[in-house]
Amino acid sequence: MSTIRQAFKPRMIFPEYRVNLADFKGHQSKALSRMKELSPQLDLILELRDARAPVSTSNPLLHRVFRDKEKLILYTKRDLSSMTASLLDKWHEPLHENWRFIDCRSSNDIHKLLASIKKQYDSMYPRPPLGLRLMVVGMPNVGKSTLVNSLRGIGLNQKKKSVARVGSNAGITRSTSEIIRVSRDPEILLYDTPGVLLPQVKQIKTMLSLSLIGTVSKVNQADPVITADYMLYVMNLTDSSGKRYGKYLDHPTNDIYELLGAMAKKNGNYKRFKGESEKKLNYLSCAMELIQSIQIGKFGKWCFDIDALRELQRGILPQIDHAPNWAHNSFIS
Ligand SMILES: Nc1nc2c(ncn2[C@@H]2O[C@H](COP(=O)(O)OP(=O)(O)OP(=O)(O)O)[C@@H](O)[C@H]2O)c(=O)[nH]1
Repeated sequence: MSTIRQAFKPRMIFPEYRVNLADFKGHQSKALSRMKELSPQLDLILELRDARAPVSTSNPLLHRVFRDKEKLILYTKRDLSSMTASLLDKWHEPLHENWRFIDCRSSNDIHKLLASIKKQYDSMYPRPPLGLRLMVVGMPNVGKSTLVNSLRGIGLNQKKKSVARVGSNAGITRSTSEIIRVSRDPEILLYDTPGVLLPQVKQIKTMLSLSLIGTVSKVNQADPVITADYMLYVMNLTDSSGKRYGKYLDHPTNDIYELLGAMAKKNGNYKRFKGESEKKLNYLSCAMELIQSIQIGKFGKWCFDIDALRELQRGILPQIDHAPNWAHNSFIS
């Protein structure tokens, strides 16, 4: 007897799980004060955002500190993102903001970026007498230190020497760097800074997008099964055929345990839990594996800000999900 599967409908509403909505630390507040202090010396701000979560990684705190400064928004990790240039244009054109996609590890992208910074220097009158001074800012783990090392490597032709520490976890850079030279002719100097998050976000989905891209520190990350469930929600809204689950399931599902269970069976991932006589499917370990695989691009390219993406497709400018005003004021005095 053949079974007829009902037409699949992806969830349009994500469950209201309990998720920690803050991950703001003392060194981030200190970094904001230092940015404000150095701001009068700066000619250009390179604001990095992750192209897989372009709205969630927009930080109004940085916008406030550098309100009057010339800014270039760099959407990093373009190699892992499904975001399109036309959608980003829809967002930034009305705001008169300059932006570009970048893979911070690509020498081609860095050459082009350096060329455009040099062009900007050439167009300045009078030219800054002590050279062009930049600051690289953004949320944790978006690629700031990688960009600084690449700019210096290419600008000074010093391929091997790194000046900024890079790592796959959030919060590697803890303090604003000393000034770093990235080009001699013209003289271009920059500061690398620690990643700064918002004191608090309002929506669970924003925090889960930030967790998926590795911006939230480990201690404050949501439960991996909840994060994986958000991934499933995004996957189904992106492509409701279920083809994006790869080899694990041959049909779409809204049940995260069905997908994680299929992964556990395929990978032989069972565990004997305390007090149990038999081994059971290890959902937690599969959730962590799914998240890691997504982060390194094994399941293709993504945009996790799915609501903002759909709004932009309908021509609505995305709203940045940030903390109430009192929080801003208390962090930037
Ligand atoms: N695929 C890809 N990976 C990148 C890119 N840029 C940086 N990375 C990786 O992202 C991770 C974080 O990079 P970092 O340069 O340490 O990020 P950061 O913004 O300085 O991080 P914090 O110190 O936490 O503020 C590292 O594993 C980098 O190799 C990119 O454009 N594409």
